[in-house]
Amino acid sequence: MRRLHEKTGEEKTSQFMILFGGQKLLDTRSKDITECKWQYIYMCVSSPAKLAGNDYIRYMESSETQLDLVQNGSGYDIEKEIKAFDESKAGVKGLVDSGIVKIPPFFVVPENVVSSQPTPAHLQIPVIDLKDIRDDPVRHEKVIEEIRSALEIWGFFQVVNHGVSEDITEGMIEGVKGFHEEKNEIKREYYTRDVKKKVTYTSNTLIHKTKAADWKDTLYFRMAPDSPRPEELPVVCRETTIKYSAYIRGLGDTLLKLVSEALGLNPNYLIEFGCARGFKIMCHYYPPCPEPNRTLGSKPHTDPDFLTILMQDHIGGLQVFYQNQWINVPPIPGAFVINAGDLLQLISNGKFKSVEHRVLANHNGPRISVASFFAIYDRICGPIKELLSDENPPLYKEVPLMEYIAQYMWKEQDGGMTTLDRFRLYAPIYTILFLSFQPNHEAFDESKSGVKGLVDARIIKTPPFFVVPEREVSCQPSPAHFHIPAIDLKGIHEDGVRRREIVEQMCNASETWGFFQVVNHGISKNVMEGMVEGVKGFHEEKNQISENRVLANHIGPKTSVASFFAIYDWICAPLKELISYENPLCKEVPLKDYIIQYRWKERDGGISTLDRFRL
Ligand SMILES: O=C(O)CCC(=O)C(=O)O
Ligand SMILES: [Fe+2]
Repeated sequence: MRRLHEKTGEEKTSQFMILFGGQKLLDTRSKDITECKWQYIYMCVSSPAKLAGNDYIRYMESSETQLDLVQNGSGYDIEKEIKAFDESKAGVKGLVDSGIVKIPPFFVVPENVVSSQPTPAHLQIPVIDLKDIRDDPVRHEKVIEEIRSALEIWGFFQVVNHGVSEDITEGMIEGVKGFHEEKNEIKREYYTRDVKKKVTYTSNTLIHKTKAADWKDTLYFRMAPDSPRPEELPVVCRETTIKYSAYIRGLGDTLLKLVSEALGLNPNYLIEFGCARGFKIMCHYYPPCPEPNRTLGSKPHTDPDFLTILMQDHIGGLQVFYQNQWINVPPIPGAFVINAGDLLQLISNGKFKSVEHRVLANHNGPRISVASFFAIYDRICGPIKELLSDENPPLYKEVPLMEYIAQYMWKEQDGGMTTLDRFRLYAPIYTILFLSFQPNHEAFDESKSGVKGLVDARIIKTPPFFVVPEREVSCQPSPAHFHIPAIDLKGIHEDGVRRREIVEQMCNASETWGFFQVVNHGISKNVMEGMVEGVKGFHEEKNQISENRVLANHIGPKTSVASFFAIYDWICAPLKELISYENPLCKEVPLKDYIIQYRWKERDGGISTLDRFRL
């Protein structure tokens, strides 16, 4: 790849580095960038020596990336634009107030990201009613069961009758709106990216590192440990925030007790563990967006905490990733949305799920939401010992939470891997396949342990080189009236009429389907089952793979035995007896050529190997 830098005219060197947690993992001088699509790649646009600060731009897989814009020579200077945006200290709201009708390129996400597919009506995160749980032991038990099931399946639920009055919640929404709609002179006092500050107002904390900025501004409070002095909070929302914070900490305690019990632990377990020691509030303001299909309010993420209590206004847009699709979380007046964060997934050993969620941008708005996070990062923690057993071995390492949060902050979640995934205990092959520079067939090959080896390594995601385009795995049930023919071979050796009948059936099946099944073929069930057992035994003893199209399945393993009849040491063509005017000739095919093509060329574009030998 040789290109000239549009500003300096220097040759752009195609050198790029891959950094993990600030550590250089790879510095290549030869690979084309298209080869390295799915990992984090920091690429030096002009010269590698400048690989620092704002002189580098992240290259990510997408249709229109920041880098593309620079390289296409469009004259668009992304760094300058971001700098100007940042210096305005007026956030996304400032852009909207200025009357823009197109969103700036650094907010644009790839086209396929914002899907407008309606979410299936029957899929809804559970709504749990907390009424009477203190006084009524039966209700209490029921709620614990509901929470357990919600966190295992969805990682999300909503709560109603939680004891926080509408005065408090609506007051908080008004206060947050009030702040974001203050004059710029007042807001800009709080505008900073300094993560050590207890009270900040900012838009897109990591704007220089993300591939696309979020269409939102955020007012942030770190309330515990060591809360800010009241006078540090903006006047317009000071009182409401202090009140709201006290109520949410109370609700947090209640929920952490219920979650402890849902894990089968004593009610105080998670509070004594320290889950509620750290408490933060993020007050988001999503301004109306002129092009909501080209950006997101919040990009997909999991939360870096134990538990999140979210209040959203009536606009909607929050979506949860469930069964490979984005499911809307409809606003319910007065309800809170509760979700497990990565730290709960970690300490529950994966029992409770920290699920990806995102927020759509919207023509309507502003949308206001207030997310309260319970988390601490000043200790090392792993799966809770009481939850582990021989059947439930630890899935995660002991994680220094500081290291976790540093990775969470500085690396965008991508490649199908969350920050927490990086702390899983995997067999080495998994680490090679996912964390290495590119999908690594060689590593897979060298493992000599096949697909089964991956499953035994407890993979939770399919390595990229197994992934086929979505449309290829159709989930359409095959119509019940379509069956490949089953042919009964009983009597084939005895009776001339019966034999002709069978041949007729085979002819029909071969013409119409190319496939048929046979029964009563004379091979006993014992022999067949013995073979299946033997094959299963082999695959489960050591390692190996086979082919044809077989759907992958949650249930398994599936064993099958295919026997082939073939020779390749002669030249062959259609039988002369079958050739007629209507059924003309194919080429003479040297079967050696055929089999070489069959082995080395992937069938493609709907053309099979044999098609290539047609006249
Ligand atoms: O605004 C929302 O609904 C979600 C916000 C969120 O996910 C977060 O702050 O982590
Ligand atoms: Fe979140």
